[in-house]
Amino acid sequence: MTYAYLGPEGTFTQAALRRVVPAGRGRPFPTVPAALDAVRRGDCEAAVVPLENSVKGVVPVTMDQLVSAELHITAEVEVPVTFALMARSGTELPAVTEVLSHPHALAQCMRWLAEHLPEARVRPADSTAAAAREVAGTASAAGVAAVAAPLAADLYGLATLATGIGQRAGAVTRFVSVAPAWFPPARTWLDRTSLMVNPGDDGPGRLLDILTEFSSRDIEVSRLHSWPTGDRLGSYRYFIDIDGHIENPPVREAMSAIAGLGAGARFLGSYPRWGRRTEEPV
Ligand SMILES: O=C(O)C(=O)Cc1ccccc1
Repeated sequence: MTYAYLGPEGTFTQAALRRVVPAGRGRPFPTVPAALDAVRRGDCEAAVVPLENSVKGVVPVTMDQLVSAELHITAEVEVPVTFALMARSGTELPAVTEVLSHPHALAQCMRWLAEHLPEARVRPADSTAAAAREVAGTASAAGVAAVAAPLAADLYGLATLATGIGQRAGAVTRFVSVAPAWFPPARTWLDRTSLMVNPGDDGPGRLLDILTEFSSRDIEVSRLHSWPTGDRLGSYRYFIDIDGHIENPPVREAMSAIAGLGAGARFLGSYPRWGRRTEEPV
């Protein structure tokens, strides 16, 4: 089985892939949509992509893809992330004029950057490792630094200027594996189900009606996230995570009751919950 992932080598996503499927073969792609397209085309059987972070929230490009993708979540993994600033050797911190990284990494390091490099320009890259690779591969990169996982410095032959530059110690990113599977992984008794609903505007209380289908069956809603439909201001879809597997009778009943409400419900997958395993940060 080949897993597409947001590459190149050394991204947090690659670390997530190694944790969720240690023996899985990975194939790097430059962006989340490119990785998911590889799955849609059948070039890869599944893709691992970043979904949300405990400090800065969702990864917008992944949310957009999940809205439109005919793909299902088949696994999740939570990875503690730490960030380092790295540059070509010989570059001193005060000489840094430009900082490259994935927008989610930049967002988590903004405070440190504002304090230590207030004059530096910040430029988004497709991934943290793509930023490190660009800095390493550009002869004129004097004064350019990348924010990436500490291991990326070794991988790309860069010197580490600072470590632990994220806004919060203990930041965790949640990644998901997605595949075209119609049959979810077997239930483990510690599972999660993800779905998307579009309550529309057929009168008040639709979202509450949907949530009541869960609460009345004692099903825990662990996440509710609005995402614009794009039609007009104030029109939203909701991503919902609940505890339990679609094969649990109360979950199945709640899902069919919601479908009966005409709320444009879409099942996004049932998969084992990552649980509270402690892990070394990347
Ligand atoms: O760019 C990466 O390394 C990624 O895997 C995306 C990302 C960026 C910042 C935090 C978590 C994931």
